[in-house]
Amino acid sequence: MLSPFEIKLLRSLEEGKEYTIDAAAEISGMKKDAVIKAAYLLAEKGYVKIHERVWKEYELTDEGLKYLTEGLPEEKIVSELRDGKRSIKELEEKFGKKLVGIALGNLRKKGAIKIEDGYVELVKEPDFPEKVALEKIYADRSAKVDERLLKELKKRKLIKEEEFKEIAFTITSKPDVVLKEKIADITPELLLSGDWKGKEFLEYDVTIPSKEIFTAKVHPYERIIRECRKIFLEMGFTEIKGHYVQPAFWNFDALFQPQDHPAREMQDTFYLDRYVDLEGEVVERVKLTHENGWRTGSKGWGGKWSLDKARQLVLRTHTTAITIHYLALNPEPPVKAFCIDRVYRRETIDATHLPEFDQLEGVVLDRDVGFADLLGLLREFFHKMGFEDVRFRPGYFPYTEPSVEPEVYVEGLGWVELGGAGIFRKEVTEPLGIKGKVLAWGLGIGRLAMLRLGMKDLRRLYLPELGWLRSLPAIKR
Ligand SMILES: N[C@@H](Cc1ccccc1)C(=O)O
Repeated sequence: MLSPFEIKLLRSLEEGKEYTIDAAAEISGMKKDAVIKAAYLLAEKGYVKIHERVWKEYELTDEGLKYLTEGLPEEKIVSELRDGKRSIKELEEKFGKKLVGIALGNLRKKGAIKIEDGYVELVKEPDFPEKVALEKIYADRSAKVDERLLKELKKRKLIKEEEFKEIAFTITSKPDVVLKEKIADITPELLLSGDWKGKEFLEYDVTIPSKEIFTAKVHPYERIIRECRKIFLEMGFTEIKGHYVQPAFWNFDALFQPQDHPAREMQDTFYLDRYVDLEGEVVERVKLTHENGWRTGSKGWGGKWSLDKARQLVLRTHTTAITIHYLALNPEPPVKAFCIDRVYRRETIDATHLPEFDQLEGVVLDRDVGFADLLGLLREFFHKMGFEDVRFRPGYFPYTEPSVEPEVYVEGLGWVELGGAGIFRKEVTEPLGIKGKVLAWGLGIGRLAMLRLGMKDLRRLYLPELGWLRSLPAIKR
């Protein structure tokens, strides 16, 4: 396998020619680092031969430079001696002890002088190849200079040596992939220019394992909630919302739930230590309906209705508190409204019970609707949600008559109850001034989701189980 860099280098350069790294970088348009790396990788694979060229360059030291301009110490002494012999003392006084020492040593080696009784005499005109070498080096750092002279100049510290290394390489052969240029990336340029014509395309190796990518996605439970919402919106319903905290009045009393009903007990409902003011005609009518039926024709529950109990705030135990309040504010038919939201009950947590869960509530207010419409509507909704078999069992709620509990059939589980439904009693509608019949239902949406997702534990809907969430497709249906 050749990397794209190796292929690029092989394609840019000719076989059999030597290239320096700089030259190769220039020709291929690659960075020098990339060229070096590619060249060495190719060398390992036998397509490239690397040559390391090593050479030395020289430079004059300060002392070398000084001698070049002023002359070598031995030159100075020789020109002095041409006028006759001199005593060492005399020379030292004129030129300094150090210079004389250097000069006499060198001249003696060349056999140019004779020293006798403290006197120096020139016996032969010497050559100064050292001086010629210094001139050459000064002109050209890598000039060709005799080895012996170089050694001498280095010893005298007149020149400095520097070693250089250069990497060059030759392509010895090109592999097939390079010769038959295959197109790896289809670019707009390639398509526009038509350069792809007659070329081969690099095959994709689909067997190479790729990194798993986890995309962001909507939680499956939220997805089901959105699905329910869509179904009701499509059927012409309006979505409504309300507060989590409600006066017991809207959660229970307006729904003709007797004040001593077990569901109103402390162990079933979360009560707040707060009360709201309640007054007005509607409150008065609800009170009378509970006590004696008011003008509804009902006998009511009897006993005394407590305003204080109705004033206490609760965490809503069902979303029916929201639909009933909405109808009280919108009592003229037709009304079609639904609410998907959180409700609270004091439950011991287990696989099918949570103290907070979600309900899908809905009402239809119209003059000419009845029980069959309610069952048809729910059946339609369940069908749209993918539940083929739907049935209704008789049920009981203080606010509906008749009342049913819708059930769907699930393979392996049998008939599963999904909430309650019915037609609001006149004890509910009349005190609130609602005109017409009200079809109402409240479904446990978490149960619905559990069935759809094939889960056995309601709690899992609310847990951040990454493994499970990642295993789900990003888009469904
Ligand atoms: N509120 C009921 C469901 C229901 C709603 C409307 C009519 C009848 C029943 C519950 O929470 O179980």
